[in-house]
Amino acid sequence: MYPYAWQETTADNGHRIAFCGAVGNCAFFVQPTRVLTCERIIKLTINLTTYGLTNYFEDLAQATPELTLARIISQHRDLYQVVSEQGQQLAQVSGKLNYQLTDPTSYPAVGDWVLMTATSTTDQAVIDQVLPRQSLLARSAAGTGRQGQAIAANLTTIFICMALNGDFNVRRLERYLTMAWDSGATPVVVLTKVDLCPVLDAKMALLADSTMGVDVISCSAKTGAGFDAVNAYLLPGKTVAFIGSSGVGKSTLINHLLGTEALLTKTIREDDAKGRHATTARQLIVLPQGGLVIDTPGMRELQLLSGNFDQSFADVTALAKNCKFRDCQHQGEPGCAVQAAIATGELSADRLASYQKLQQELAYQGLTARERENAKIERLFGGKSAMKQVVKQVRQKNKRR
Ligand SMILES: Nc1nc2c(ncn2[C@@H]2O[C@H](COP(=O)(O)OP(=O)(O)OP(=O)(O)O)[C@@H](O)[C@H]2O)c(=O)[nH]1
Ligand SMILES: [Zn+2]
Repeated sequence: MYPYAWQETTADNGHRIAFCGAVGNCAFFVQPTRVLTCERIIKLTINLTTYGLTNYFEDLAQATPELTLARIISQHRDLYQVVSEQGQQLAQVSGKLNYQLTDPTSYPAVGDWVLMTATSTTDQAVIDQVLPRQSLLARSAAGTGRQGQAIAANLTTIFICMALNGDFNVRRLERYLTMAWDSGATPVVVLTKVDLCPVLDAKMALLADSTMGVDVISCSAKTGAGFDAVNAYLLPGKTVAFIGSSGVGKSTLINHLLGTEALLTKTIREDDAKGRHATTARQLIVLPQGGLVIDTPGMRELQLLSGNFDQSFADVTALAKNCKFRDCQHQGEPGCAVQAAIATGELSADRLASYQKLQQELAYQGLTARERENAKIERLFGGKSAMKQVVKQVRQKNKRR
């Protein structure tokens, strides 16, 4: 049971009643400070707005009243923990849905609203439908043979965290922004550890082009600066996520939002001791102020699966519209407006290189390992026979030595 899920009200007999959203169907008669006895167990209804339910999903669910609306709050492989009005329970995708879902990113993810066949909360439920998502953060699942993997669904805001010390890297930020814009959620850049940065203005200037149109917050866990600005996004019913490299301070921020340092870290330690069971790992966290945070293990380091360059590289894509050739690669073709902008200093060469690198990375996505290897050979040598030629020449050169 998690303290954040406790709700209290006054019973007819004047006793305080406390109930726990995480359990859902237990009620204890308590005095203001301590539990006296569990006099009876009653069926409670969970208010799903606490879990971010909006009219959009409510309306979608009403079209199929025979199924139960639920939100995925954690996932362990094919097993999901869901919350419905009846409480929490485990669920699995139905055989029919499993057959229908051909794209791996269509499988339910934490944050998804699903429709399931109603069962007692002590039984495992069956997920029949994943409701259309308002946003989806997906990553490439390299080496798994899968094209991608859904990480978190229905996020309103994605906080891209980058520390202002050694972690600071504009090119990496551009990668995260490209991915975040593509998800359908709105990215917000959070620059952490501002207490360790004596040159904030200079660092902000380096980010200016890449963060055009994006809110940027600088914060410090040491001084508390900037935390209120992050908090302002956590309105009731909004679901957010924090992404960024390891050690930038994501957990520190989430702990702060939870309002208690111990809560998150303690839970993680408890889970570790038990071997991290799916039922205990909290991945969708209800904050006291009403917002929700999704923090899944897969969220921490993300590989690009798809990108939206029109927003993350709006300057480059706007310039490219004026290139003479529609398929201009901006690599020295005549009439290239992008190269012209670099020549005048309007665009930095580093930013174009970052754009091209991300585009190349994406072009590889969806290819098999062999296709990817061939694409690389094509790019580096202009084809297999040309590569063989180069290899032959190198061998001969080495022999002569
Ligand atoms: N100086 C300073 N240190 C910070 C700040 N925020 C976090 N830290 C420290 O940075 C370290 C890493 O912070 P975490 O919150 O665990 O980082 P994380 O991003 O959650 O890391 P992962 O869990 O590995 O993804 C801890 O020792 C924090 O105390 C900050 O604003 N200033
Ligand atoms: Zn061009």
